[in-house]
Amino acid sequence: MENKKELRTWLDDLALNHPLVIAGPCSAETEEQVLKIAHELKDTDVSYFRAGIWKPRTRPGMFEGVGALGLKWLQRVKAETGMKTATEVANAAHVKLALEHDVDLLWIGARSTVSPFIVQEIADALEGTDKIVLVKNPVNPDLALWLGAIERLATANIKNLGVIHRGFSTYEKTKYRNTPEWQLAIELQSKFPDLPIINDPSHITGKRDMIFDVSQTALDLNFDGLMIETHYDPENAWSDAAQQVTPSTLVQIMKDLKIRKETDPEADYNDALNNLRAKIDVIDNQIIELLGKRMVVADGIGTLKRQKNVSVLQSKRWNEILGKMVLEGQEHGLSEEFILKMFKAIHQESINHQEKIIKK
Ligand SMILES: O=C(O)C(=O)C[C@]1(C(=O)O)C=C[C@@H](O)C=C1
Repeated sequence: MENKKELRTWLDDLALNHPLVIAGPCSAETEEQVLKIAHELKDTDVSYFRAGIWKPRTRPGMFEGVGALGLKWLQRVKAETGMKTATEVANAAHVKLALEHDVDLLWIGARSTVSPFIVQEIADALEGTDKIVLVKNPVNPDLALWLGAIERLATANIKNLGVIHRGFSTYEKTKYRNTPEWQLAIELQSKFPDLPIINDPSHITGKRDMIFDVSQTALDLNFDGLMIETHYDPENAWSDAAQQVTPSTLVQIMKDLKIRKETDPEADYNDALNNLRAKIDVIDNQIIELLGKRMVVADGIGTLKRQKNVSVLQSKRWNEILGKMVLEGQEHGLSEEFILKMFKAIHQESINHQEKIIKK
């Protein structure tokens, strides 16, 4: 698949003067709950009312959604509020029911995107639809799998496509429910700059008090919209209670978010920017030059080790370097996370260099 301007048509046609907002409860619980939330969201920035009808749960025995019954409630939402509707589909039967009930936007969840079989089944069931279809990132940070799902849908002649960035599962506990790995979303945007990309801060954070911050980062990174789980009584929601916000909090979040433009035509701004970018170019070249020099030294160590038959990996020395560099980094305003990532990459490159020499 190639990037093309037309990928944005469905979004441009909405002619919004703010980011696209998809909001509503994690799960449709009762007809009253769905309609109460929908009416509270009616005159806000929300264009699409979302509600989970079928809920993929990690463990059995949890609330798994009300099923097809909830689709009737979504129809009432559309009739009574004028908002369009959105839900997750995870198989061909869901697609059939969602289309029969005229759901306007369907998304494929992270646990489905990981399975090309499921994605293909959904693509076949949706073939030729003019509904909007969004693909959440797979639970594992695999850009090819994410794009592969989009390609399957495009091949099934589905034109109104987009992606939802909901973060990635990790073994280690972090402050996020699903770590954002912004780099992946940035890479996706550089490959497909016209493919609409929506951020899902609810699933990234898992906590309502972090939603604003992640939403702002997303807008700073040119995301086109936000999907935010919203419930009038979040604490008592039947699923994902910790990450839902009330409709009034959502309105406040949208008010407080700063919307950035892609660029500014003013000459002074562009002169100053170009000046600073020239400095960055010089420094980037210096970094590469220094890294090259470091690898020449590593090659020397490799030759020495080869002569004495000593192993490449020297964990004690390596841990000393890491510890020192984290401290050094702090003094220069560099985060521990960045220093560890960068030096681990440098270490690996040094090992690769030495491996080439020692294996000769
Ligand atoms: O000090 C060494 O023995 C090296 O090989 C250098 C180096 C490094 O690049 O800093 C590389 C591999 C070792 O695990 C430790 C450190």
